[in-house]
Amino acid sequence: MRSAIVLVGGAARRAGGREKYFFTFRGKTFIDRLIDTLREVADEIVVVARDPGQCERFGHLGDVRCIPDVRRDLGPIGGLHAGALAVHGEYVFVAACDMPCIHPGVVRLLFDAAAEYDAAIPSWNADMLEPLHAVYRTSALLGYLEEHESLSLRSMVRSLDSRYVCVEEIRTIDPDLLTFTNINNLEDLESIDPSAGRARDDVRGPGQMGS
Ligand SMILES: Nc1nc2c(ncn2[C@@H]2O[C@H](COP(=O)(O)OP(=O)(O)OP(=O)(O)O)[C@@H](O)[C@H]2O)c(=O)[nH]1
Repeated sequence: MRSAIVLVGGAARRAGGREKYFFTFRGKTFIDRLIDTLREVADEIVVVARDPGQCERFGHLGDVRCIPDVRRDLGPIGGLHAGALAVHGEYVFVAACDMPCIHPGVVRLLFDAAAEYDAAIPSWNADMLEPLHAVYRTSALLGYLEEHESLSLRSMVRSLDSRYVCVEEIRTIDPDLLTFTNINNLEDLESIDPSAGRARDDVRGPGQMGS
């Protein structure tokens, strides 16, 4: 069984605290795009929010469960921990909620690459990895996260038996590597969707829950 988790619990400081997962691209919210893509490649999808109040924002996702962090305020790795505790799959794909163009073929490639390893992590070079667009063996994630008090994504990735998947291999499926498109602020949003400039004033202002 293959699982997927989407992390939504960040503060989105660079986007002024806006709910990035409700930004839209090509007529669909980021979260809806992500869920539709993940449905093609995973048997189970879990959204991981920072707290139960934030989970209420995702009631429209039907059979997709939303769960809150167990260890709070740790950043993405806290979301990974709660997600790994919740999913049933032997392997789990992890996505950040600000990646609206994730390619199902790339996710499949990562699941296949992870077999016999603890993780399959895209790598641009030796120092630049994509740990929030990666597949992990659920038991390896939990083993690490339960054993370590002080948690760092980078240290975890380095300590796992990870298969690094070079972006050149990923280009065979996604030539422009759009799968890694990552929207941190409104300028990034406008760069993928020029109409976002007009929508800017409609997006929720600072003080809303971030992503
Ligand atoms: N569940 C959960 N998800 C988180 C947490 N912190 C960050 N995330 C998510 O992890 C992904 C990467 O987050 P970051 O890039 O560190 O932070 P961000 O909130 O997106 O943006 P900035 O505040 O501008 O850095 C995003 O999908 C976040 O929503 C957390 O404490 N819990």
